[in-house]
Amino acid sequence: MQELLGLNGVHKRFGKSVVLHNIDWSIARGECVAITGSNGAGKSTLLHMIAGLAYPSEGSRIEAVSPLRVGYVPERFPALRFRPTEYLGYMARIQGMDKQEARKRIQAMLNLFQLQDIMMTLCSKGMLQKVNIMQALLRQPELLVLDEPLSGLDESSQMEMIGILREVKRQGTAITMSVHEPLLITSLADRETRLRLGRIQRDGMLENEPVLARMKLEFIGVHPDTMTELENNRGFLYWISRGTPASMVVERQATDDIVLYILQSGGSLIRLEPKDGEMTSAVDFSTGPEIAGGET
Ligand SMILES: Nc1ncnc2c1ncn2[C@@H]1O[C@H](COP(=O)(O)OP(=O)(O)OP(=O)(O)O)[C@@H](O)[C@H]1O
Repeated sequence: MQELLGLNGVHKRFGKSVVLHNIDWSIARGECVAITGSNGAGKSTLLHMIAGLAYPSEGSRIEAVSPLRVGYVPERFPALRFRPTEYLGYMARIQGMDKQEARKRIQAMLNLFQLQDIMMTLCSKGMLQKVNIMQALLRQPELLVLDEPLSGLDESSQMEMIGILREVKRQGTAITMSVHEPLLITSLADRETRLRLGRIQRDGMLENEPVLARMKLEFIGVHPDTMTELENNRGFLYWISRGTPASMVVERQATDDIVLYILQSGGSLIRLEPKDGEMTSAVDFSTGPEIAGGET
């Protein structure tokens, strides 16, 4: 695999305190590396080095692909007084993106993230985290760096976020993230770098292919309120369509519960099949209709 970025002999000091010690680390194109370790182990500091947001006190950061496009997703993201399309439009403009290209990209991401374009001050934590990840994906980075992407999210938002990150990875973006949740590691990561007191304690490939068994359900005759209730099932991942027929992707182990709920609510199932990660036009970043209105 082609290497994207490497850290060689990196130390980071804050005053007299050494927070990272002699870090040798790299990431390849399309790879996903989970950075684990207890609180204060140095994960966020390492992510800042990887993203190029802070400089090593000693050692070097080498981009094997230059210039490397890196997207950074901070742990906390403010609820600003903008709609997501407005905010993302401004971010695109600041980053010098072409207006038409930005509109297409933002619309394609809204489709993938299934995000309503309402004021961010009214958004839930899960919705805000979607905007946070979208701002990092605007310029189609080769490397996405996320600081605890599931932190503070409820279980169904976590599952939805895992589904989105798997899709981002499947489209070829390398990902590295600090993480505490075992499910995120097993469903997404190829490798784990474990930090302890600022040193790499372990860095190795994970034994199994990251797996999140999913099913695609198509159904009709369900009231919109029931559709919203379906999202609260812990196995719900994301909508492909809320129209007629409605189509959703769920975790395989939750399929029976969700199908039962649909039938008991007066709906009819018209198709059930494994969802093996194939691309649909709704999640193709390169295409997508124009945003109606939406100043960019
Ligand atoms: N700007 C800074 N100035 C001084 N010390 C810092 C600074 N940033 C981080 N540290 C210290 O570096 C150490 C590692 O912090 P870091 O945030 O990287 O750990 P972490 O593994 O991400 O922790 P957590 O899981 O709690 O987020 C901590 O002891 C922290 O207090």
